[in-house]
Amino acid sequence: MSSAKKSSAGQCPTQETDTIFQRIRTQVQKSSSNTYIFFVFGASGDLAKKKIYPTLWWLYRDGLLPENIIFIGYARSALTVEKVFQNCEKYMKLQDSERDLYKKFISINSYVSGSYDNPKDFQRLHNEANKIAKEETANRLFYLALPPSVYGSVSELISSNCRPKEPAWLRLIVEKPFGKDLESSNNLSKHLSKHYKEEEIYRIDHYLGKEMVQNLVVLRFANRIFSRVWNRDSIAAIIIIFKEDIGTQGRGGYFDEFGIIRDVIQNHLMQILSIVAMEAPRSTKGEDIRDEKVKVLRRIQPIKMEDVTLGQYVGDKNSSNEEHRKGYLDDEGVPKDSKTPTFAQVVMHINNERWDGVPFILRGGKALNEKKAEVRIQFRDMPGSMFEVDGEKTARDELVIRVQPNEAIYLKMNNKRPGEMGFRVEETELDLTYNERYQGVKLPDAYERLILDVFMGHQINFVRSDELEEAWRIVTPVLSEIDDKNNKNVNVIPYPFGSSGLQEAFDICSKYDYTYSGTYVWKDERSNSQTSPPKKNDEANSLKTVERKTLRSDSSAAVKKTEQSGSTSKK
Ligand SMILES: NC(=O)C1=CN([C@@H]2O[C@H](COP(=O)(O)OP(=O)(O)OC[C@H]3O[C@@H](n4cnc5c(N)ncnc54)[C@H](OP(=O)(O)O)[C@@H]3O)[C@@H](O)[C@H]2O)C=CC1
Ligand SMILES: O=C1O[C@H](COP(=O)(O)O)[C@@H](O)[C@H](O)[C@H]1O
Repeated sequence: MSSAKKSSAGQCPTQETDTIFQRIRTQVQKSSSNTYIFFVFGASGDLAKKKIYPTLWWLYRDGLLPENIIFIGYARSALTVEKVFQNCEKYMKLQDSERDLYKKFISINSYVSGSYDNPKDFQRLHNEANKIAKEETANRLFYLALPPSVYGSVSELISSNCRPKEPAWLRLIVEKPFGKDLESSNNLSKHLSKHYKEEEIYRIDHYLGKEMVQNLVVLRFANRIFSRVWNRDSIAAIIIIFKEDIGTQGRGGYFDEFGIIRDVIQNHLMQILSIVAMEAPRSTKGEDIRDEKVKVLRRIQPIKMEDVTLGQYVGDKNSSNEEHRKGYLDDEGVPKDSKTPTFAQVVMHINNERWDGVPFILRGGKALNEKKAEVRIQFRDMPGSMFEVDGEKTARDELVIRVQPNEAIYLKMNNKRPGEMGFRVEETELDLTYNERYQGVKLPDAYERLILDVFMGHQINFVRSDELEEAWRIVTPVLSEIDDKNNKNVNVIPYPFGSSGLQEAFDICSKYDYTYSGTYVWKDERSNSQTSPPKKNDEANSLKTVERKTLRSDSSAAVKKTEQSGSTSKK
């Protein structure tokens, strides 16, 4: 059977995926006979060691990079290549059989130490790069894995001192945060546009490299079943959630200046929102998609303080987990009186024909009970329904796009209780869990995809300056209120490390017509009943959990019984 046939049956698309990567490989490798130089600025730092170097290694190992490539790390610290790789080793996921190739990879790396503001250091770097590459026309990619405070000087000095000779190109990859508010972001954009053409700038938001985020465009615009209901007539509310089960882990110094809204909501979650809410682009071309994303952002009003819930995690003294016993204020670098939010929920309103009246609730938090990112599209109640469950309305349908972990799309829906007489309704799901449906398919890491995009000159998954400006316009007014330490309107509520969120945030969801009954539990969460929102009254919570468990064991017993009698086949 040909690989295409296998894949269309949905059984084994692995070979086809390999072909796609083969195509990428050929495209990247053929795109120029030149040498490529990949510069990692901030090579001594956290992002470089955890993400950038490991990604470069995986791409190199898998043969996805051009053959003539060299890597140059740059930072102020007096390091060597050996030391850089010692720092990264634990993140490389190295197999014994890869050792020889890994040595080869290390051998094409160099390290240059220098300042971020002295032109002489950049001239020296330029000369060194020409020397190592043995040519002046190598294409150059610069990854700025640096604190934003030095973006200005570094980007300017690269442009004026490190450009290759034509016809070679230069591409600059800039990490978020792109500014701190509308003004500083606009200043950074102006600064960059003075020194670079827009097509040379790649503002990275790694959420745009995630499989399920990329899938949103296909899910929305290749399925008539969704396109007809994707609007205010059918949808009651949309929630976009980011949860992490770790605290700031020593990055508190950076985090305290930014807070969770700048860290994940203004960028990752708003990028997801813009794809979920945009109109159909003219084509799948990058500029068409980015045009539509900006258009929908333009229709969002700035967030109001009354639509914001903020929290900061505190240590859970009773936890057996040592990390959980420490609060945000215990992190090194965090001022002891900091009010920086580590949890936030904001509600956004899109003022257009499609979305008027539909709340978009964006929620992000650190030090919660689990790591998870997902989009929940909750449909309105079934009008004129003849069904009820225990005297109450049947549950609403909800489409869930699970971004991570364990990528899945599932549609929560009502179903006749299998095996029973009559029309008793039970909540269940249509389930597309990737690791079951697409067994053996490798989903590349977000950074792998995005770095490949840069090599290929594809800007589709990078943030354009007008998108950025709109995103900052929407969040800047509440950020300035939050930053104002004397503002009495700002209430940052403490929550224990490991909790599922803030009750106050869930209350706002109910106010905005997002209903959560707690009667449905997704299969990944069945063993972990903590994922439901906290109840005000713990007793009520445990009662509900018991009820839910009983309900489910009832139904599985019913299925079992009928299975035994041979009348129902197992799903
Ligand atoms: N770490 C992460 O998981 C993520 C980080 N990012 C973003 O990536 C960028 C880099 O992050 P990360 O690696 O964590 O940052 P680091 O704090 O580790 O900084 C990177 C390097 O920059 C230099 N540096 C640090 N502080 C300063 C300073 N005040 N002035 C000048 N140079 C400094 C240091 O190198 P030296 O002293 O040797 O010059 C350091 O090794 C940031 O913009 C961050 O927001 C984005 C997503 C995730
Ligand atoms: O950009 C950021 O993202 C990470 C979470 O990334 P993920 O891919 O693991 O979901 C977050 O920890 C960090 O604070 C933030 O800056």
